[in-house]
Amino acid sequence: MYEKVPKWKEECGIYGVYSPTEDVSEMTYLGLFALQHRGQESAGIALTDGDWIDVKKGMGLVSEVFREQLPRLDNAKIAIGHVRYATTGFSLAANAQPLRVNYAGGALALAHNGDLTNAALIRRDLESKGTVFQTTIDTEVFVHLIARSQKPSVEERILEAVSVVRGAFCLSIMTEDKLIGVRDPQGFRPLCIGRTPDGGWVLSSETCALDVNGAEFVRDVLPGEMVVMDSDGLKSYRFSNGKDVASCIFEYIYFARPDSIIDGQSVHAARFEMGRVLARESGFRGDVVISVPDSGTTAATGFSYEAGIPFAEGLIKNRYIGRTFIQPTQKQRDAAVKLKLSPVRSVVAGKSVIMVDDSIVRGTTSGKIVRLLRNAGAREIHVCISSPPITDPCYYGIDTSVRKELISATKSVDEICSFIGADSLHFISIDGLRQCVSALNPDHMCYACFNNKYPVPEEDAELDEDDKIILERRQIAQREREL
Ligand SMILES: O=P(O)(O)OC[C@H]1O[C@H](OP(=O)(O)OP(=O)(O)O)[C@H](O)[C@@H]1O
Ligand SMILES: NC(=O)CC[C@H](N)C(=O)O
Ligand code: SF4
Ligand SMILES: [Mg+2]
Repeated sequence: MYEKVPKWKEECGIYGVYSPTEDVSEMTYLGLFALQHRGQESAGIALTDGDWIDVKKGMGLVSEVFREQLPRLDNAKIAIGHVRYATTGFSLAANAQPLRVNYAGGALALAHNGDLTNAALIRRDLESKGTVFQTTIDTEVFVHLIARSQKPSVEERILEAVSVVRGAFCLSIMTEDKLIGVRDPQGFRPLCIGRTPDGGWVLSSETCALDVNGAEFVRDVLPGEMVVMDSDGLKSYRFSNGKDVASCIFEYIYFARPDSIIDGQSVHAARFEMGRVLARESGFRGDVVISVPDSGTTAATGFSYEAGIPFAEGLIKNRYIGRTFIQPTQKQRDAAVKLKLSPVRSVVAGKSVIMVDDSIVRGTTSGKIVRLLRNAGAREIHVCISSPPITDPCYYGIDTSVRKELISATKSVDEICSFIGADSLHFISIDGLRQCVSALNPDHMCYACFNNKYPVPEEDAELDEDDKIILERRQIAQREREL
């Protein structure tokens, strides 16, 4: 049925531009560049001149996929784009987005960030009625549900489709004359609206990708809202009452760029606060605070500020190493952390070092870095982590490992501390984390990977044994291919 990809991943980025007078293809390309941190496996752009939707997509980074040229149409007025990290369906060219279809109502293209919790069940149902799927991504159920709907307008067709699917979905959809944004009722993933210099519209996963096109932030798409942008301006449709909001706290801890503002909360400010809370909760004192760059850096500066201990660059990241670094042999895998990060001996030698990172998933990164620091002469190493222990998988667009591979699911904090070889280890508490998003209602956040309280049940877990066996075989095959 579906292959779930068993790795800790980022998620996808989506973008869209409606502007009859600007270069929508280039603007989408630049927007995707600014969202590259959200997905580096494949990229794609779809655009229309009002008659025809063209798509160009492929495996790799935005710069690689569009190395030769951007998709071009004379008088193009709408474009959407996607950068992918596979969560359901392998990382293959066939699964790259946006998806484009022609159906009774016309043509549309669709790009998705998130992961559905009932896509396999919907797919099984649609397949039993004769629907033929072209990909193995959960996203494809949207296009079939929209195409099969008997409603007269595309807006109503989309609203009917979103009443059937559950889980995490931010969508950027284009028809020949409309740009449409949709955010699920929980608002798991971010999505915002901007205005271009010529008065056109932008949809973007994060605000950091508005600036690159000189677009001004207008507002976030609300959880349970669909926005439609066309020659009549912007129309809004609500399909939930706003009571089930559960935005992902991990966007603030790790996934989003620190210069983004999501739902009114600055990611940088949240991360800085996490560092301050860590300093108070851990009570750790030492000679120097260092970070695991880049994602641990903002929290480390917050720790340093609160504790009054200087921050220094104790680890340098090789800026030429992509996140998609391929690790085909054991030797290269072992070298990976050393290639990516190297210690600055003069900063750590003989010192009691406080090392701040955002998360421990399997424990491999922290263990290797602690060894690097010891070899560089660090006297003591105290590890502070700005997320609570990850004990449970995510079903909403981040594929944390299967539970047994999460080190915090099977080991206590003390056991993890000795596993990674640190002198002490502290994880931020969930209560502490809640204090760090002061612009938000902390009760309207998802913390399920730390506390097992899932805002939306994983209905696909109800698949029968045969389907699960197929799923598991595909997981194993995928893992073997990765080794
Ligand atoms: O416990 P582990 O399984 O090793 O995973 C945890 C690490 O993974 C992430 O970093 P990653 O190396 O993926 O990349 P980044 O921080 O450079 O984005 C995260 O920031 C942690 O450092
Ligand atoms: N990371 C994501 O948001 C992925 C979107 C979609 N589930 C896919 O696998 O393509
Ligand atoms: S389970 Fe964790 S990563 Fe997934 S949406 Fe909830 S907080 Fe975010
Ligand atoms: Mg990291």
